[in-house]
Amino acid sequence: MKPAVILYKSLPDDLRAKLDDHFSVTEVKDVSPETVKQHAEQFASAQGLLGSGGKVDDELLAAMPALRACSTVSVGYDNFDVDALNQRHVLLMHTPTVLTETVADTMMALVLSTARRVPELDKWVKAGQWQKSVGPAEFGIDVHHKTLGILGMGRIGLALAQRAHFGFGMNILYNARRQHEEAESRFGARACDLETLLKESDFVCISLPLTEQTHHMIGAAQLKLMKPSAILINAGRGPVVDEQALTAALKDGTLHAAGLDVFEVEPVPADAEILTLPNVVALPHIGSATHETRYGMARDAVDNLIAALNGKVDKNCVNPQIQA
Ligand SMILES: NC(=O)C1=CN([C@@H]2O[C@H](COP(=O)(O)OP(=O)(O)OC[C@H]3O[C@@H](n4cnc5c(N)ncnc54)[C@H](OP(=O)(O)O)[C@@H]3O)[C@@H](O)[C@H]2O)C=CC1
Ligand SMILES: O=CC(=O)O
Repeated sequence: MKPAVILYKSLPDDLRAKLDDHFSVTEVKDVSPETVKQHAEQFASAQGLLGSGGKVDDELLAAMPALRACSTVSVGYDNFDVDALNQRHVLLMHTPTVLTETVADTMMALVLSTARRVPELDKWVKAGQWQKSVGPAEFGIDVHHKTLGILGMGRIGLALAQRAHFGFGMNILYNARRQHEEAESRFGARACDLETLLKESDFVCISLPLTEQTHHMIGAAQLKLMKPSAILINAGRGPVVDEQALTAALKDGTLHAAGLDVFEVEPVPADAEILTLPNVVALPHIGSATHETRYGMARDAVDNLIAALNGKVDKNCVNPQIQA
């Protein structure tokens, strides 16, 4: 008999067929308590769980006693209680690498569109306000040869540094927990403490995971350290930045602008004050959202679940130590 799995994200037809070849699949809309209650039997017998978003915590795990592996269609896994998974010997698989270059492209798009005010001036032209040659009121600031500080020099940070260094001749600063020799030798990146990075950077780019240590790592005190001409880009996770403090800093001129792909609450409420600010470029968490990359992520998530439930895990596993 094929192992039972719960799928809570729709997949392209060919990938769904591959999943069906290996498993007996129950597709549900999410992993909320209501959905679990509605499909209690299927959740109780499932050995695998594949999807993205939603909290996978002790409460959900208690309803899934047969679970052996989770496969998330994302690299970030802050919505999973990894300690609870470890206690129950459940593998957690994710999709690093396949999305790295695409997310770095998105971050560079935010750097350029905030500095050169692309969305704001697009609206201005379409509103018929282009009546004569532009003047200082429409000018932006240069990106090339400025200093770009990266918080989190992991896979995505490295790909961003490559673009900024080779494409735009930028100086690279970074802050991480350990030294990154590849970034230093290939892109001349300089490791520094958070305070130095915030003080010296023209662009501060966040590609950090959300953890207890990174929650609100950037608050009012940190924003005050930044240059008034500086721009903050966040494509890590919303709660890494205190959004209320950021809103205040953008309003009172502590900070020049912000480019945000992620928010403290997602979807960001339509009446959030931060969305009313002209110096904010807001995206709906689209870091990896291209046809090619989202397909690649879904493909890897399916392969990851097959490997995990067949005891053949050799990559993309958050907690491989529990196999021993
Ligand atoms: N907006 C979007 O659509 C997307 C967002 N993301 C987000 O980006 C994050 C990063 O992805 P990826 O680059 O693949 O992950 P990596 O694990 O490769 O990189 C994470 C980096 O963060 C650093 N880091 C972690 N904790 C701290 C800390 N407390 N202080 C300083 N540095 C820290 C790590 O430091 P060290 O190297 O020293 O260990 C590492 O350099 C994901 O976790 C996810 O949240 C990812 C994909 C898409
Ligand atoms: O935010 C997206 C991810 O893959 O993590």
